Amino acid sequence: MSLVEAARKISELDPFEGIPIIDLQNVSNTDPDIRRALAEAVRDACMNVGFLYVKNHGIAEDIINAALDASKEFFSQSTESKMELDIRKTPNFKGYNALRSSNNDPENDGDMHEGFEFGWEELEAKAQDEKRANDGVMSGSNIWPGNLPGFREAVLTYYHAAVDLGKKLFPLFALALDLPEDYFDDKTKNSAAIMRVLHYPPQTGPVDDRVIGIGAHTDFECFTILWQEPGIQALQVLNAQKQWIDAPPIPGTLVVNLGDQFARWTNDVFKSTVHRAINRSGVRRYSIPLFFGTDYDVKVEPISSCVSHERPPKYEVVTAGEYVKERLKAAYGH
Ligand SMILES: O=C(O)CCC(=O)C(=O)O
Ligand SMILES: [Fe+2]
Repeated sequence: MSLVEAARKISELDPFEGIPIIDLQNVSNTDPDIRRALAEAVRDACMNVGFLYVKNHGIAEDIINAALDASKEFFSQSTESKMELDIRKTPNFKGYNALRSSNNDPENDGDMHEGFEFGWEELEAKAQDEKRANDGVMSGSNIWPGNLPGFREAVLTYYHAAVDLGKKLFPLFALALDLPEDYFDDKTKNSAAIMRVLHYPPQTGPVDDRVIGIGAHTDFECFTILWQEPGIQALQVLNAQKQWIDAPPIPGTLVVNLGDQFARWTNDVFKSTVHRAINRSGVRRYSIPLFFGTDYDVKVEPISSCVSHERPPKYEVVTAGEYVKERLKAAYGH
């Protein structure tokens, strides 16, 4: 069955029931049968749900814990110190965003989380990073707190581990789309990934629906790799029946959800699913999303197997950088 036919069948059936867990134990195994089986599981999840959990993802617990500790320390600083790194002062959305300074759902009135945002950088800082040479409209260096020794290294170490995981996922997505495994290789040479560390203060008692942790939205890039704090339910996913389904943290897993760049690459064969988060737990919640897209200078064009006479291209062609920049501008209101 062609991808287009499969996508039509799925939209007829509306079968979104739960979020599957995919085991990545064999993600680097080159046996074609194993790869095909993995790709089929990924394809089902991408076409039905747009969300999956991955287990045996290979990111070491101590790397996660070090990034979490560093992020807790960062957020525990005074607002004044954090505002020295105000995201609005940087050219391309790098640095600190305060509570309610982003608004992901245009119907809402500010997200009830604070975050710190950065992009690719070598651990050994270089004056000239060749991966960043073609960022165009998205060019702009990271900024770092000067007073927190270890913060940069801890969060960047996690960043690199998550990018390495993402590099193993792109070939599976390609296989899932009936493409050669290396299809995205020349489109992801420069690791155009943005990471955020997030802090959601608890929201208990009556909550204004227009001021929740992060309002209903879809992500902008190809996919997101999300670590969420164990034991705290906050993330919810909108199913085809427009019901909010909990996506609880499952120990030892990460969430992988598709974003709008993949919807554009695949002419909506892959689903970019609406989600939101609200922290009603009574305690602080932390999460770490990494958003992995194609290189900023790459044109996001529909893959031919996802286009047919009955399914003409739905989106205009833009570069990944232009697209991400517009979306970031909308979320941060500048
Ligand atoms: O914190 C979460 O669980 C979700 C974060 C999210 O959806 C985002 O940053 O795009
Ligand atoms: Fe998101």
